[in-house]
Amino acid sequence: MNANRNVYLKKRTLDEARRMLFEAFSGFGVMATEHVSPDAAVGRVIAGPVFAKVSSPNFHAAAMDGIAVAAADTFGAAETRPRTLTIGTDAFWVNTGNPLPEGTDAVIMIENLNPVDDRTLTIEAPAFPWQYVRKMGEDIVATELLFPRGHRITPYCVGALIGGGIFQVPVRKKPAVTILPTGSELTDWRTVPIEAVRPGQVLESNSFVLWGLIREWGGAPSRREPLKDDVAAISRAVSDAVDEGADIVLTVGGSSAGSEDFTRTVIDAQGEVLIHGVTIMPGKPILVGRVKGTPVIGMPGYPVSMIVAFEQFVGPLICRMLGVPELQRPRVTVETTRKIPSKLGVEEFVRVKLGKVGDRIVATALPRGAGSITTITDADGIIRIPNAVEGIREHERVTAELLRPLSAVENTLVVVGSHDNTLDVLADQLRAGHDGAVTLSSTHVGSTGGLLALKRGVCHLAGSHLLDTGDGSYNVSYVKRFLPDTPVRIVNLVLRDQGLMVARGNPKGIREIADLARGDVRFINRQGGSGTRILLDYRLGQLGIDPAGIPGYDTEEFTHMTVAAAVLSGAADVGLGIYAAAKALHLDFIPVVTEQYDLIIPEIYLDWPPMKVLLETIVSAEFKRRVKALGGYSTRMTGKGIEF
Ligand SMILES: Nc1nc2c(c(=O)[nH]1)N[C@H]1C(S)=C(S)[C@@H](COP(=O)(O)OP(=O)(O)OC[C@H]3O[C@@H](n4cnc5c(N)ncnc54)[C@H](O)[C@@H]3O)O[C@H]1N2
Ligand code: MOO
Repeated sequence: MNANRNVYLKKRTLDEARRMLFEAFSGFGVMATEHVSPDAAVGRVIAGPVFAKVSSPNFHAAAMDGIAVAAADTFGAAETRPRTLTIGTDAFWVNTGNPLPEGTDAVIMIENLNPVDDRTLTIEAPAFPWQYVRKMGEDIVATELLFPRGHRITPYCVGALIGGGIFQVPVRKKPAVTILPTGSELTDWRTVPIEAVRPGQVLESNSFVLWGLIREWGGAPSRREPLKDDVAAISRAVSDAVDEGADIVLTVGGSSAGSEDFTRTVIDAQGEVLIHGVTIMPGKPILVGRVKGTPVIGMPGYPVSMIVAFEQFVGPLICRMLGVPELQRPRVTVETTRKIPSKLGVEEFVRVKLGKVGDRIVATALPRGAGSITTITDADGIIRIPNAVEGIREHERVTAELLRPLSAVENTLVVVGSHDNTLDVLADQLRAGHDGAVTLSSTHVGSTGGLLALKRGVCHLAGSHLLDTGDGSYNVSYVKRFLPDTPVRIVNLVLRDQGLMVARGNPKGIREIADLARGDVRFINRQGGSGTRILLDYRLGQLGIDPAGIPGYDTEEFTHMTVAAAVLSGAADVGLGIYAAAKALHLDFIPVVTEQYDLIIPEIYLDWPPMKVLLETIVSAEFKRRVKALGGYSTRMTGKGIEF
């Protein structure tokens, strides 16, 4: 055991840690004032009350095109008693926005005038005083409060600032946040060609994520080049950043317990560590320290941990320095599609996919690995599971914070079932037309899982390729068995090749399924119940081959890709899977059977506009062209209904 490894200080709850951070640092709205022009002020925070210098309008202005009159001159005019007015004497042409001529106080719209000749006209109704006039100061009165301190300036506000004569806007300085990425493994994507990146090297991305987040929350980011895992170098960078006047210093990575996790050592030597470890997941190893009065925050290196730590601590600290409430996401009540377990004593931020199915918004948890950025880029919302709660039951109603607008969630087609790459093409192609309003959200739980999701009413459609080994048909008998009471339509999406994936060059000379029983090839299987496994067993039965004679038959993987990876690594000689998986890992592929991948759609959704868009999209020439270009697919039956 390396004696230099960190152990966490007493771990704090999120509430405790946030309180400690805010007490230790920011007064509220402490940033100094600077002045910027109104056009550069959007997003900035007003530093002190802003009072209008001028009125707007600063004269009485015509609000319509027509004639300006003294209202008193028009009293008594009626259809039966038209009043004659003379241009230049008691009527004056005006356009919208013109100042009212001296002595007038009303405007009559041009539509209500009856011309008599060039100089005279009649009206058939009186004007009342100040009719169609924007009076001086109607919008803004000089000296009135335009905005109080702490107001975040929007593009709308720019109009009021300029209109009120404020050409130098007092705003709070943006907190300067210095980003120090650390880690000897970090590689610069801007200079190292992607082909040259070696196992163990990691493309440095976190500092760029932070850059965007800091700007979004109102701070001014600056970034240093990645530092090696070297105490002296990290130490120097931290003290330089503090001395250069950063308002907040963020180190990235090296915050947890590894032998090269130095953040704690560095802060300890230069100042004090206030917090190390918070009972949240992701984000647990966050470290809060103080060096010469400046907050130095150790951000966890895992991307999602870093994002959660930022949004719970750093963003809110920036807001406090600026004197504005912290950003909040809209919330919505959702229903979970399945149980979400969670550890007691930890506040979990579970990323979820959302979709409106029937009258409920359903939430499906995404994988939870904090190292996977896609667990948050794929998410529509976040459900928080508090420390004292051990998890969420299936169908429990809970609050989710929205990462996308509710309107987008409501136009999302939720597909659950077996994964196929053409679903990715479909997801993209759906966005190409129809104002980009329809989104496809897919969750991969296998074909049977998809049918069960339909049964539980948590998706709009399922993707399935279940072979009936009795009659060689696909899906029909399973739909009858799993969804006896749900009227559905089965629509083909694609026909796809399943085949034998073998090492490049096919060193074992494998040609067909029968070769699996040769005795000299090691097979890698798929899990029982998967469509591919059912297919294999069916073919073996047809060929009269006993699975017991196939070396490796009992070794199972759960996806096409993990089977392909086993072949690539040499752990197996051959596996059964789809062409796309073989292609992704540059394996050779021997097609052995064409299978049918269908969409199972409950009839109640057939007329729902997004579903109609989907059904139109799959038969479009462009979708079919893209599917064929993937290789290993046929669109001969795409869009056709399967009779049953
Ligand atoms: N024995 C323990 N191990 C770990 C614990 C623990 O409590 N005990 N905590 C785990 C948790 S939770 C997290 S979160 C991670 C975070 O660890 P660090 O903050 O020390 O981060 P690193 O180890 O330096 O990096 C983690 C991971 O992220 C990659 N990374 C780091 N910086 C960047 C960057 N700028 N751009 C892209 N990727 C980055 C780094 O390469 C690693 O893969 O620790 C667990 N371990
Ligand atoms: O913060 Mo770590 O991400 O809990 O995984």
